[in-house]
Amino acid sequence: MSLESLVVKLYEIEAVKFGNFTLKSGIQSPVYFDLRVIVSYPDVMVEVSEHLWKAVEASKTEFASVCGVPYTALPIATCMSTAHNVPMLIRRKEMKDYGTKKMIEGHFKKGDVCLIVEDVVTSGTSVSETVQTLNNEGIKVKDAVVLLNREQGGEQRLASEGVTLHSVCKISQVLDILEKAKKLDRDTVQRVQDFIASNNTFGNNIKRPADGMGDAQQKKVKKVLTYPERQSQCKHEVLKRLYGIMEEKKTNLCFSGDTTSFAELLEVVEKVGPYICILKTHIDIITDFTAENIHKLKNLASKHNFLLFEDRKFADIGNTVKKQYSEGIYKISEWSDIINAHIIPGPGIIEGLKSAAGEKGLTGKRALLLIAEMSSKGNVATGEYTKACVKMAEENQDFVVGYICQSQLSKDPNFIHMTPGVKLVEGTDSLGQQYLTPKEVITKRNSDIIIVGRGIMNSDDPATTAATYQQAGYDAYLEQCS
Ligand SMILES: O=c1ccn([C@@H]2O[C@H](COP(=O)(O)O)[C@@H](O)[C@H]2O)c(=O)[nH]1
Repeated sequence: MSLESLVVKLYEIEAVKFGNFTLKSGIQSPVYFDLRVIVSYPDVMVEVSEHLWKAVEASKTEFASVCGVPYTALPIATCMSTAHNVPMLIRRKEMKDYGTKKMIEGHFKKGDVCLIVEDVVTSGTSVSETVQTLNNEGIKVKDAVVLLNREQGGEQRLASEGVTLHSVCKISQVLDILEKAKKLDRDTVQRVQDFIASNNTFGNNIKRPADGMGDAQQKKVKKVLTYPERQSQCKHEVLKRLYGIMEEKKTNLCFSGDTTSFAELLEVVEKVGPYICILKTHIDIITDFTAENIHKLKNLASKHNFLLFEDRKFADIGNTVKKQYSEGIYKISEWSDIINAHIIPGPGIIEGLKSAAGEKGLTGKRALLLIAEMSSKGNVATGEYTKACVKMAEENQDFVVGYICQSQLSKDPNFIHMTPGVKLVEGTDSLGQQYLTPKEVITKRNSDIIIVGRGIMNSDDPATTAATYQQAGYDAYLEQCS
């Protein structure tokens, strides 16, 4: 079957649909690929598998096994494996909690090269996660093959991670084929083209340090500044202190102590204090707040040498946030070294917070992070919004010292990147929180600080678990520097 016939067939069986769809990321899309349906059409399944096989065969890629990204690509990989007598590996999405605890099923040797098979690539995240799991077992991945490439940055992201993506068909070809076959009108084609052009996921359209570079150059920018180098190059006093702590304690771990009990917070912080560089609080969820408890918290911060970061996420006009920061019950400016804010109200919010610190004689002793990106599914802090955030940060360097974000936005040591949504195993919670691993956050996304909440808070042994996160985060940093 020709590619044209296959695309028309996929349209007819509604594996390719046009309309209004909400993607996994929460974004509204005028096009949707649902390749799950092909299990009901064995002839299409065989055609799809053969097209994928030909795409890699043409590229002369060498591999010892194939592995489908769970779940849709599993049967496709199985067809490729059986038709061409190439061994298959299965990646588990969740670790078994009994028996072998294996993440990869099938026989392999360390150093084996595996080809990843995927049905659709948008941002490349699912392929990347599979690569990570295989790499953890010592299996190498150099290539991935996809049936439909949505041309939204997945190919670039994977290239930045050293994986070449081979595509049977790109979305531009799908549109072309279906328009020629009179299945789509011009308006629909245009709508989809506009959507694709304005929804590139690689770097959220932000010009990131490694964008536009060849592989060799990207390898070069991988070498990052050490904490002492960053400390000597940055200007803000709070940032200098933070890099100093990170170097001295060998940690890039921020613990998010999200409990409603101050007593419990103090108890757990006493245990995890040695392993963290920052304690993040949500003071407004505490039911037994007292100034005395704040005093105890500050003593713990001095004893264990970490900074305090109240995750207040200010979001109002300058005049209001000034009061929220310094007045009321919590008097945040008096005890929290770092705060954060949304940029929704415009630069007035930064001015308001800065002037509140100034009025308490705390200029230079308090610092602000801007929330440039979020970890939760469907959030809208992306693209132009994130860009505006970076601009505001650059214009307010005397107070803004970095970002809450999901990956590096600037190579300037005057800005630190802190990433929430971190656990030892990737996944989601039931309310849309999305988790990445410390290694992914530090080595792949080039962030600086991992923020871990429930991963530590809900563990039976918070101290040991915090030590595990500290090690994972710090090892990832060392890997970056080497
Ligand atoms: O985008 C964001 C911004 C902030 N957070 C906060 O971080 C912690 C994460 O807690 P986990 O238990 O590790 O999920 C929490 O305090 C959030 O309010 C975030 O998750 N994502």
